[in-house]
Amino acid sequence: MDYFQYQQQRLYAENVPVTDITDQYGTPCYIYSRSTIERHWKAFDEALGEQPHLVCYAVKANSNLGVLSVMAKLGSGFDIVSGGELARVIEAGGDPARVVFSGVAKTEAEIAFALEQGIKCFNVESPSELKRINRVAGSMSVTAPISIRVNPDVDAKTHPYISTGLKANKFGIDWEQSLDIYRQAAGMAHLTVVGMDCHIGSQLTDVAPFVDALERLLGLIDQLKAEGIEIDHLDVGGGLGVTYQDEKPPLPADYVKAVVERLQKDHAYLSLIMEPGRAIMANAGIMATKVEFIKQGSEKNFALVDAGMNDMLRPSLYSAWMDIVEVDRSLERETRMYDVVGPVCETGDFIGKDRSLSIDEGDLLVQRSAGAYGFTMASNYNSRCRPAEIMVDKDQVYLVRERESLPDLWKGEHKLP
Ligand SMILES: Cc1ncc(COP(=O)(O)O)c(C=O)c1O
Ligand SMILES: N[C@@H](CCCC[NH3+])C(=O)O
Repeated sequence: MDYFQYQQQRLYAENVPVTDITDQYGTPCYIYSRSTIERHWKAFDEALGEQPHLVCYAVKANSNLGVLSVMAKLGSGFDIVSGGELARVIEAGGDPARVVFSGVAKTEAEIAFALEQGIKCFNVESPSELKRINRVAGSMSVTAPISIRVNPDVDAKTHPYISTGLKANKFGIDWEQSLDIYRQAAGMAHLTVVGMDCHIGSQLTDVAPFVDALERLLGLIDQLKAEGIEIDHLDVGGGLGVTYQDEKPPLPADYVKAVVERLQKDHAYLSLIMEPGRAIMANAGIMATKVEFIKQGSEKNFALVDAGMNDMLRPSLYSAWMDIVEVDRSLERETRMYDVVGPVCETGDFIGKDRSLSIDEGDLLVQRSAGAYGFTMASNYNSRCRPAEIMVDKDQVYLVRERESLPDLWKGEHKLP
């Protein structure tokens, strides 16, 4: 069921007309559906069933405190990549003992903060990082739980900017070096080896690369076991894709089934961690924007909207296609092809190209599938205030982040005397 649906040709977020929200909070704004977030999270958790497991939501997809508090109430774990994300999780009521810390360049301060908070595990991405964690843990007289993020050299068949599991990518430790690094880790005084980790990329639409990577990791786990190095949990990362246009990714239940079935064969004792981000959040959010002007060029019609690449970067950065729909389809409008472009001074500032839309100046549009990697990648480029974020829960509307104000733009800056 889609919680962003038309009723009498007007778009709703759960039980609330989108226009009620934009009338109150203005545009551009992000609108999230709590019921959708909960349904998507449970799709993973329930499919994992009896297999010992922890769903660690990837905070980078959407780190709003309102969103994180919904996850925390579900009992979610969290995959983080910075001290800032850890601070957000704690502020939102998340349990640090359910946090795994990924990321290729963790600072000493971030490692110390995570150790103080008692996180579940560091996903270590280089030999130098391993030494650094050992040193920081030693200086605090604690032991750090670690997994090695193994780069299994598997082609995730996704956009090159979001593929992470190939030799040529900066992520994880090379497949060939992993065994040796585990041996080193097992010999370090202030580390405990608890798991193995991988994450091969994002927006995957096929289970085959996941299963290929899993197979390689299980082989490595067996080799370690033979040497007396026991792995308790296997973290298979995130990366499950969603439908933006006509992609047909596996459902969470089918993806989970493929992984669990493989584990049940001969590794059922392993506790399983998954780090979904996009699959939970993308289709749990939309971005509403207003058509400021319509401009007819000799080659193209432009819908100039009040949301730009600073608010939603994905189309500009990855040429990502995201659906754009009218909020009120009862209005009588001529239908034409438009490039939907923002106010930012960049030719690459668009949220959609060649879209058939029935609109006039002043009308509202919605960009769908905007709940993941939307607001979290927003910036203040062109000194534009970042948008408001709103969470709808049935017929309740919560402002979960205020629209930035002009003084927010120069907060922390100083004029010269
Ligand atoms: C280590 C790690 N885990 C999880 C994720 C979440 O990925 P996705 O949003 O594709 O599920 C990412 C981002 O790709 C990541 O880098
Ligand atoms: N930001 C990307 C995904 C990156 C995944 C981060 N590891 C996107 O919008 O698709």
